[in-house]
Parts: sequence; structure tokens; C-alpha cells
Amino acid sequence: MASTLILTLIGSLTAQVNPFVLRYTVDKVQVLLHHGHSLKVGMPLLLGISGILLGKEVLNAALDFGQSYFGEEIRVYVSSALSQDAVRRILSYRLGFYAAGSNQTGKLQTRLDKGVDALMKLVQDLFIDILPLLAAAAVSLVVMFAASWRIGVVALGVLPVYFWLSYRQAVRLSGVRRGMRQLKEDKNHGLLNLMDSAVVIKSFVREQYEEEKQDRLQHELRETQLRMRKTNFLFNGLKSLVEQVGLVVIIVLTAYLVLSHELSIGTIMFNSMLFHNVSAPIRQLHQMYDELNEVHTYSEAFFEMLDADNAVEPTGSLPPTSLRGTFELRHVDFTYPSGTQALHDVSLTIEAGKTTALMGLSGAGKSTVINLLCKFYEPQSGEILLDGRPLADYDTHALRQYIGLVLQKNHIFKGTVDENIRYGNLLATPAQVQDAARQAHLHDQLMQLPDGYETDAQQLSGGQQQRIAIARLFLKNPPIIFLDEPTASLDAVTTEQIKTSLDALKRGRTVVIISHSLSQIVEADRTYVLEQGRVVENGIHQELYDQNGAYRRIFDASARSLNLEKLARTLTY
Ligand SMILES: Nc1ncnc2c1ncn2[C@@H]1O[C@H](COP(=O)(O)OP(=O)(O)OP(=O)(O)O)[C@@H](O)[C@H]1O
Repeated sequence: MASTLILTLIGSLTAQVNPFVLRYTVDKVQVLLHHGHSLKVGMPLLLGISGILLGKEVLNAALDFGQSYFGEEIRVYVSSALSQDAVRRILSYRLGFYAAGSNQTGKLQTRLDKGVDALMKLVQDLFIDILPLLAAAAVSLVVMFAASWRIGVVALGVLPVYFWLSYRQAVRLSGVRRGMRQLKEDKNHGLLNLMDSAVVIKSFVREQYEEEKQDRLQHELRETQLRMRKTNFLFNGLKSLVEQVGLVVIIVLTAYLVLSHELSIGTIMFNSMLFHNVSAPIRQLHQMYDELNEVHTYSEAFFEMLDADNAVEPTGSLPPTSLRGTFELRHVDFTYPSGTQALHDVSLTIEAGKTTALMGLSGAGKSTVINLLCKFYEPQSGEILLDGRPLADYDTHALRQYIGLVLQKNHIFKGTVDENIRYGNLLATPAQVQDAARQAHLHDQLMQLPDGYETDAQQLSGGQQQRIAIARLFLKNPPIIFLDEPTASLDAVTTEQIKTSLDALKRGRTVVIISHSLSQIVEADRTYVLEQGRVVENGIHQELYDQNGAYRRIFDASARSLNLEKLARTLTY
């Protein structure tokens, strides 16, 4: 940074060379002409001037290079530090942050990119563009004042008018810019959404409907862009006019002073060049002002994203060593950030080393219970205890090392199958990865693929991807396991295979399972039945069945949907 400032200072001085040399040349040539000297007498003067001007240009080129290079160095370092900082921050946020409408993937990405770009622009404007020009302008003003205070006053007098116009322009644009940012984020998000929804759009033949939605956005974007351009053209024209009027006044005033023998004739050239030095950065300044405004708009959103302190996942300091794994929910109420109350006064116990099933119709709140146990969200009232201590007191990251979570649809990262399984334990040996894949009944299938474990994981079928998730769990080997309909998307044979693997895994561990599969529910040590966010029944299979309540209704409906009677008849043949 110091090197950039030193170069800027030298640059501001070299910018004054041309006016001085030209004033000297004009005055000297005039004297030579006046005395009728031949070209021969003037030759040394011409050579001397050429030498100075050329030397100055060489120095300028070196200065330009130095300033650009050092400025770029600052830019590159700041940009990489900012991006990394943003990634680190975002990763530390709680799930609710990712789910919020304003943070959807495309929007967050746009905000991050635009924010970093904008801040880089700030560094560029400051160190590469504005500082050298402003320094040169300041020195030129001082020189003008020193040559003639009246000329100095005129040059200085133009500045407030210029600044005021730039300010008005910026104010007019700022609201429009903000709207523009929002529209661009929406557009990006819309496009990503279109790609994600391609199958549904096509199967419902909604191409035209989607196109019209995008067109409305384009229309607004177009109008906003045109409004912005109009404002810019108007103000730029006004500023140009002010600058030209300033120049005319300076030339006329200098000519008047030359005629009154107060200044030499070379000063006309001298002053107009110096005024050019003063107005050049100021001409750019409106752009800068404009850009800084844009920087402000985008960086505001960027820093908002970085400073979402309330979005940082809370953590306690209790290390979860020697966990037994008994969870207790006491009178828990929970409402999602969107406002949906998912749990009402829920009390339940998940015993260590046992399998607890959660049962209920869709939307009853089963997954929400698991979300709370994983500390993805905190309840608004009531308490959750783990081995008798508040769950909130535990170190969140350390606790999650002890928990394995398999969902109905698990995320598969871009990359190979090996990389995806290894996510469960980054230090696993190839033999351990294969062992986990074997337990998840995936190994044999992989062996039939030409690339085996190196196959692109996202190309595998839904069922195979589910096995990757289960292999990941085997590799992590946690003492506490949450299974949220882990076999719901699998075929019957795979379900049976996976169930056998999971049964082996369940032994001696604390397991919470959500499943619509009767076979998995009847085997649970305890089942809690939820209805509209409340626990309505709990017990073991037979007890619950005999109660003839909610459990029985769901159980019977599931049995009927399987058409057990007919199946039984078929099986006896
Ligand atoms: N991330 C979320 N943000 C807002 N509301 C949510 C969120 N997840 C779930 N909900 C709402 O909370 C309620 C309970 O949902 P939950 O997913 O816990 O039900 P579930 O019993 O697991 O249902 P399913 O069997 O369909 O998975 C529902 O009304 C649902 O709309």
C-alpha cells in the first residue's frame, strides 16, 4: 500500500510537467520570434523540451505500471480473503438462514459475487483510478492559485457545482440501483428454478406460463435500465456543460490578464492544461461517485450476509464424551422461522441403546423432532435434555460427530462414489470405504460398473444413491442414529437388504426411526404417535394397537394399503 501511495505522489508531480514546459516553450518561442532569431538558435530549446517531455512519458509509463500492479495486488488479496471469509461465515449459519426466502441459492450467490465485485471496484477506484487523479488535480489547483489567484478561484468555483450535480445524480440513481439488484437476483434465481423444474414444467406443458413470468421480470428490468440510462445521460450532459463553461471563463480571463500584461502569453496554454488536470478526475469523479454508490448498495447486502450474527449456529461448551444417548423433550413448542408451528407441548423420551419410532401422518411433526435433536433449530419453549443436561449446553459440532442422520432423500455431492462415501470419515482407508459399501449392499453393484468406486455418484439411480448415504453412515459409525424414512424410496428387495444392514447397525445404539414401513415400526422398543404436532399416544406395538386410537387407525390403513388379505392368500398358494 505504501508503494502505491509513493507512486501516486510522484505521479501527481509529473502530471504538472506538461503545462510548465509548454508555457515555457510558448513564451520562449515568442521571444525568439520577436527578436527574429533563426531556427538554429531555437534548436537547443526544441531538443531540450523534447528530452524533458519524452523522459516524463517514460517515467509516467513506469509509474502507471507500478500503480496498476500494486493496486491489482491489493485487489487480488482482498478479493480472495473476502470470498473465503464469506464462505466460512455462511457455513457457520443455522439451517433457518439457508431456508429463508431472501437467501435462496441463486440469490445468495449473486449477493456474494456482486458484493465481492463491488468491494474490488472500491479498491480499484481508490488505489488505481481516483487517488492518482485526485492528487494530480490538487497539485494543479495549487499551481493555478500560485500563478494567479483569480484563475485559481474560477477553477475552484466550478468544483462545488460539479460535486453537487454528481451528488444529485447519485441520489437519483441509488433507489433505482437497489431495485435493479433485486430484479437481477430474482432473474438469476428464476433461471436456476426453471432448470430445476424442467421435468415438471414440460410434463404440465407450462412453458408459455413460465416464459410469461420471466417476461414480466425482463420488462421491469428493461424499464429500470432505461430509467437509469436517462438519468445518467441528463446529468453527464449538464456536467460536461459546466466543465466547458469553466474552461471558457478561464481562457477568457487568462487572455484578459495577458492583455493587461499581468501574465505571459504561454499562461493561456498553461492554465487550460492545468484546468484539464483539475477537471479530468472530476469528470471521472461522477462515475466514481456513481460506482461508489453501487459499491455501497451491493456491499450493504454483502455485509448484511456476513454480519447475520443472529444466524450463527449457537453452541455450548459441554463436550459430549461418554454419551449414553438418552434424549428427553419436555413440553416443547416449536415454530419454524416461516411461522408454521410444528410442535405443541411435546414431551417424549428417547432411551439410550433402544429404538424409538415416531409415527404419524404427513406433516405431523416427526422430522421436526429430529431437526431439534440434531440442534438444527431450537425450541421456543420447553426443554430438551441429553443425558440429563440441556442439549443447548453441548458443543454443537462435537455432538454432531456422535449423530448419524439418514433421510428419505440424501444429498449426493458432485464427485465420485468413493468421495461421497468417504464424507462419513475423511480419513477412512479404501478397505473401510469398501466395507461400508458392502454393508449397504452397494459394493457388488459398483463392481459391475466400468468405473467402480470412481463412478460419478450423481449418475447413480435413486436407490443406489440412498445406499451411498447409508454407507456414509456405516463409515461414520455414530452411537446415535436418526433415520427419517431411510427406505421409503427403495424397491422391496433393496428395502429388505437395507433393513437387514440397519438392524445390525441398530444393536446397542440409540435409534430414532421415522418410517411408514410397518415392519420397522412394530420392532421399535417404543413408538410415539404424533398428530398435528402433538404426541397423542405412546407405547409398544401391542399396547398401542389395543388402544384402538390413532396408532390403530394408521396401522390398519397401512395394512389395508398393502392389501394384506390378498397377499396372504397369494402367499399360502
Ligand atoms: N423448514 C421448514 N420451514 C417451515 N415449515 C416447515 C419446515 N419443515 C417442516 N415444516 C412444517 O412443519 C410441519 C411439520 O413438518 P414435519 O416435516 O416435521 O412433518 P413430518 O411428520 O415429518 O411429515 P412427513 O411424514 O411428510 O415428512 C408441517 O406443517 C410442515 O409444513
